[in-house]
Amino acid sequence: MNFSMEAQQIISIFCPKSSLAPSIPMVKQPFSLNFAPLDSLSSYPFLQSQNLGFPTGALHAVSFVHKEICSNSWRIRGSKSSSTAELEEDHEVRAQVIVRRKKLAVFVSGGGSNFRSIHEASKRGSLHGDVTVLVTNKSECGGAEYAKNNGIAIILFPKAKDEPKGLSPSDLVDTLRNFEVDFVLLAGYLKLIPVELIRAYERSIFNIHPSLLPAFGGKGYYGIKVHKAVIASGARFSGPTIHFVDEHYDTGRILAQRVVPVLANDTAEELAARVLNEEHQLYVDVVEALCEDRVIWREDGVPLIQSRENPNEFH
Ligand SMILES: Nc1nc2c(c(=O)[nH]1)N[C@@H](CN(C=O)c1ccc(C(=O)N[C@@H](CCC(=O)O)C(=O)O)cc1)CN2
Ligand SMILES: NCC(=O)N[C@@H]1O[C@H](COP(=O)([O-])[O-])[C@@H](O)[C@H]1O
Repeated sequence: MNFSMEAQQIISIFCPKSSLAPSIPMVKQPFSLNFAPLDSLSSYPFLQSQNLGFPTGALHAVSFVHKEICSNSWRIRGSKSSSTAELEEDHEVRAQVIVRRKKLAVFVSGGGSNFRSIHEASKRGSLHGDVTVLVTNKSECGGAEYAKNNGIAIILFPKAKDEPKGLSPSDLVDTLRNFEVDFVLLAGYLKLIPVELIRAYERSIFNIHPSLLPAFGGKGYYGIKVHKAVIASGARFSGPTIHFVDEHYDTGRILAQRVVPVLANDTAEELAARVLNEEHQLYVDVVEALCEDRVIWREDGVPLIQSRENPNEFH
């Protein structure tokens, strides 16, 4: 059977006597994934994008037994395959799979606590990405102050009377491309993202909104205004939503939500604080998934996040 180079490399690690085995460095720490056999392979875009080159038959009996993102390798326990592949019973196959570290741009207009949470997750190593640039429409905002104190580049957008040094939409796109930005994260940014950026970063721009969209979203719904509207409505629950950004305010595909209670005597400020606490955790969880290529699309167009602990689970 004609194996691709990658397949040969994989086999060599666990079938060293195989005639196919060129020598490649053993990965330091094994990974494995508790996966159902084969079908999971096609449902794990990560592997698809790696195009390991295994003939499908060779993986029919193969199930992933474990994987951790930090060491970039897989251990795949092979059992009798339905093809003539060289995988023998109970042999394990470990593959070196590289997840490129992602570059992030964060857009803020205010204090930037979500921006800080994401940057702190990157610094402590739980996030497989780096915040390479901050974009703001307020050069003196808290988020810009934090960026200055942490050596993060700052871009002003858009050009306005109060920010004459602001970029045009096309210059913004060019600048983000020059920074090699992979994902754009809005976190309390209060201006409409232009269509030029949306077209340039398809399915790569995200926003966090402090209500359970589609409720309490759209033009005029930002900051404390959102929480005042939730309380006035009598809603018993609220919480943050992270969604893909399209041309309109808050109408993009929902990716993640969390729920908090609205208490009978809540002030808008108390509810805002409860929601913000959840935002900080939710945005870090979602950006970790983005940086690990764990976002997939259901057949009906709904985006899902694959669990890091159990890749057979989606939420
Ligand atoms: N193209 C998109 N741009 C932005 C989105 C989006 O979903 N698509 N999300 C917003 C963030 N946001 C809610 O999450 C939001 C921000 C601001 C407003 C709003 O009404 N703004 C006022 C101006 C406020 C100001 O300048 O102080 C307005 O446009 O009149 C609504 C929702 C970020 N951009
Ligand atoms: N509609 C947009 C909107 O209201 N965004 C909200 O602005 C706050 C920014 O806080 P932060 O600057 O401390 O991250 C957050 O609560 C975020 O959900």
